[in-house]
Amino acid sequence: MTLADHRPVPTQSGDRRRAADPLHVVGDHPSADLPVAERAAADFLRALGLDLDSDGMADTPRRMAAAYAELLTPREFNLTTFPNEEGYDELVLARDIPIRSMCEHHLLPFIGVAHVGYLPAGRILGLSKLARVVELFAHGPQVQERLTKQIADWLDRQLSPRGVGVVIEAEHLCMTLRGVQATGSRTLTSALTGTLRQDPRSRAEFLTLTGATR
Ligand SMILES: Nc1nc2c(ncn2[C@@H]2O[C@H](COP(=O)(O)OP(=O)(O)OP(=O)(O)O)[C@@H](O)[C@H]2O)c(=O)[nH]1
Ligand SMILES: [Zn+2]
Repeated sequence: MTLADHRPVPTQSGDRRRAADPLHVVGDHPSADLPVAERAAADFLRALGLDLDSDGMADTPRRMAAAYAELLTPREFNLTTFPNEEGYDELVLARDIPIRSMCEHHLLPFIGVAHVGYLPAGRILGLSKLARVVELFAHGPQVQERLTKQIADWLDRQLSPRGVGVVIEAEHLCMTLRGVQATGSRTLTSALTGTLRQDPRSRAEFLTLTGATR
């Protein structure tokens, strides 16, 4: 199995029992073959004409293999949800969650922020889990559109809320550091479900609070 095969494996659609289990661990357990990755990294760097004999670079293939394995491996977490005992029915929104992912076309990072919110129904989610689900799906080869939608779909399945909204604003290094070198350009994507998608006022409120409409 290659690193690229390791995708986050969120819980299945409609699995209500798991959503209620605070100890349920989300994420899979990829087994990157680091020695093979290290040898491949050495071959790759030499093929690019780099000299690996200097003190500074002798260990670079090992570091490179470890760094990519880290960036492409989702970190597991406990999915903690609570009954919505107070019947809270307004927006829950976590703004400016840092996002670090890898563009699947160049394997260069894209970096930015995610705003993730939902309109609760029967259950609410432990607040830190909004940032953890962003990290879960971000750690792997991605495109920003898919990442945005995966986060929204996952929350929709886990919580069955009245609506979910995700906005991601990110700089793609493949577009700013190299290639077209569009320095300063940031890409904005959004995924809305339920009331946040269908009701114009809820949608406008969410997009205003995230700053996506500025
Ligand atoms: N839609 C989408 N495209 C992305 C994302 N990340 C990178 N890309 C684009 O993927 C495309 C790959 O295009 P190619 O023409 O195969 O690659 P390339 O020759 O390196 O292209 P340039 O980047 O234009 O030099 C580029 O246009 C990238 O900007 C993403 O998250 N979403
Ligand atoms: Zn890219």
